Amino acid sequence: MTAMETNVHGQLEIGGMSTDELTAAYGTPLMVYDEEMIREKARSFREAFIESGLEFQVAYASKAFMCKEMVRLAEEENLSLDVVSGGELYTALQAGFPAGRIHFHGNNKSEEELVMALEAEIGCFVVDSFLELELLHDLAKEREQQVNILLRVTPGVEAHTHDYIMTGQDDSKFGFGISTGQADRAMQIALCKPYYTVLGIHSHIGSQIFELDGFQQAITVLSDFLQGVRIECDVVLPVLNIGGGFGVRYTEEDKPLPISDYIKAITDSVKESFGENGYPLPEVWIEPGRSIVAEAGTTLYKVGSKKIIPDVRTYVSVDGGMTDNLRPALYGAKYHAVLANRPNEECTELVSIAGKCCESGDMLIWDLMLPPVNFGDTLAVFSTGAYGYSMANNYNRIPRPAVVFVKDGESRVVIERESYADLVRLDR
Ligand SMILES: Cc1ncc(COP(=O)(O)O)c(C=O)c1O
Ligand SMILES: N[C@@H](CCCC[NH3+])C(=O)O
Repeated sequence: MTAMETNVHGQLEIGGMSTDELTAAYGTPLMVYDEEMIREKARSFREAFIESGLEFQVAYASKAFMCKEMVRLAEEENLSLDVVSGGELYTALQAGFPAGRIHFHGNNKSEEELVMALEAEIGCFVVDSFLELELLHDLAKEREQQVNILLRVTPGVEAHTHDYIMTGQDDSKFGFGISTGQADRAMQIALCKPYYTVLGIHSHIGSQIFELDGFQQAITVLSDFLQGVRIECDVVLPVLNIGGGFGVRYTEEDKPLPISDYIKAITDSVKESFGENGYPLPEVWIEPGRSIVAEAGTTLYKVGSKKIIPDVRTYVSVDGGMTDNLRPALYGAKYHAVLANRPNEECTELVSIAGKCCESGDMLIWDLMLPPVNFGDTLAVFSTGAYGYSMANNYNRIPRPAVVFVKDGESRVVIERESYADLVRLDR
């Protein structure tokens, strides 16, 4: 499923608005979100947990896409929020998100960021290193402030995904390794610190995962780890956070499971593993990012130049590229696209979609079948809602696109298009 459908006039539309109307109103490149689809995804996670009967929190991983309006939506949908930097925390607070539902991640949080989060009285710090374990406690003690923490551990599970987005293996910059004994040592230290309330542990095995076995294996390892802590330290910890990583559909090759299947597998594994250990069932927290916003997002571009190299390739250039979607250049990520203004025409031309940066690697899609493409056509690239705008950049001083939410035929700007004046704002 994509966020886009063809209406009775044969036009493509998102959230009840035709893409022609959207580009006429806001220009291109334009990031368009189907707001209702984001809300449905959020609800699916919560409903699946309710079904399981376990206590839970679903924290939206704001790194996937964040702006104040997205934070407000997360709040309305009863999500918690995972932030990984002072900037994400600031945005959440500016949007009025309840601090008690904010979880702060990061492998190198600065003292300034920790103080900011302490002042805001956020719900939980996910402590990632021995340095942070000491630093955060020193700061909490100075302020005589009790803080909730989770320890981020690496369970030694390798998720089947791109190397750069795999995080649960032993050789990772994140967290305390279980097999190396670091997690055990960190736990011993944390439990002795009076200003810490240790809620439990966190693990995130990677992103864009389609198989269930990685989650299941991780849960077994985490459950055994907590059981070990119980035996050694005589303490039962109430929270198990197993991160995000649920896969989405970018192209036909991707076959993600329904959200309910992921959550059922996770909650069943928790019941089984903890049950076997006779451990009280923990509250389960998750942190989906991509699976909440990716498929709801579509990027609309204007087609510009076309270069035909006979018997080699046809390059079709659009008015954006790696500045608004770095994923193809960074990970070789694949996307699907159609011509939004002529969606029903037969696809007879094999083309490759290039961005406008001064960089040969600035390609959005290799080898895509489209109807004969002309200057001025609109290209719609699907499933760009996660890690697109959030990794956007100003290479070649290209301004970032506008972002709109569309729902029930109405659209509203949630992030203004960046202007040239914005680009020089910080220059001296
Ligand atoms: C700690 C942590 N939690 C949650 C996420 C969100 O992952 P995803 O967007 O794949 O759901 C990430 C990113 O991979 C992460 O590093
Ligand atoms: N940015 C990555 C995912 C990293 C997730 C954060 N740990 C992507 O686009 O797929």
